[in-house]
Amino acid sequence: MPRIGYFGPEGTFTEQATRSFCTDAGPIPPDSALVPLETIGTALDAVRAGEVEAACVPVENSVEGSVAATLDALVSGEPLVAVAETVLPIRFTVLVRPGTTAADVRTVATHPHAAAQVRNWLSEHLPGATVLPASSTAAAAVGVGRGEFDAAVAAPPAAERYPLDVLASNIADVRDAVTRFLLVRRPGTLPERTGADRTALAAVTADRIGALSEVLTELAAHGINMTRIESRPTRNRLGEYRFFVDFEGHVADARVGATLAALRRRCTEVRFLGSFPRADKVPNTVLPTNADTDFAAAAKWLEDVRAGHSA
Ligand SMILES: O=C(O)C(=O)Cc1ccccc1
Repeated sequence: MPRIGYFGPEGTFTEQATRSFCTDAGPIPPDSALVPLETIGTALDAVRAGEVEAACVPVENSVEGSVAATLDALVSGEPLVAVAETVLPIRFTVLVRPGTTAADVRTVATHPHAAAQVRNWLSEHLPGATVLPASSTAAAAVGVGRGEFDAAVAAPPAAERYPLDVLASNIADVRDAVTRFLLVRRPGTLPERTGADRTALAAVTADRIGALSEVLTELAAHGINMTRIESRPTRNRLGEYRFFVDFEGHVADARVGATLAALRRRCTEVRFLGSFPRADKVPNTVLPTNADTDFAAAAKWLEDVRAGHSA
């Protein structure tokens, strides 16, 4: 039975996302043992150490943006690759100990990404409460059970997992917020190309004029649609950044392979973070002259030229 880690404890949004991967056709066998791990860093380190086969972590939210802890942990140890993604609608619930009313709530704990999405609701409905950070929404619920906080903003499954009452449900400042989660493994066999794929990488550019623009130009020149770019400090020195870039296509696509090779030449560091099917299954755009057959024909022509058969 495969062991699959996730950013826990039990009852997090990430557990919900992990369970959505557990289907017969999905990337996790339904009989897998799901292992809650305390932080995003420990979840990814457990994959590196081989304690779990894979782990699920949140990567970006439609309201609050990237999950910095995930980006940093992906590049700060032995290489890992994402093999699947899922996008989950986020609905928040306020949990309290039985008998607590809104007037009793002095402290509300939650994950900072959740806090950022319910700030207005909290100031309107629990105006006197101080918002405290917790390592996850479910950890906040655990803290409420222990009497450390009066309320937790958590995922609906936490209301079933912990013996707490629901003070309010479906709260959010922005309707229809979603979070994207990645399933991450040690490098090995890559997921097969589906034609509706995403590739992720992290690159540190050289410190010279136009270095980032060269990265973007390589993508554009190969007809590749970028779906996200994010920067994080490398932590080596002030002003040095690592760019996290997601784009359409699979590393098995000739245009993606050529782009990666070009970035490897141009950047001081490139880490491949995976090619996997897009959650929305939207087929990748292949512009004229950028299909595998175009690359194969050009390579054949070059081979002929080099062999002295040029026409
Ligand atoms: O804390 C959780 O439950 C998580 O899985 C992280 C998170 C927090 C807020 C929105 C989406 C995911």
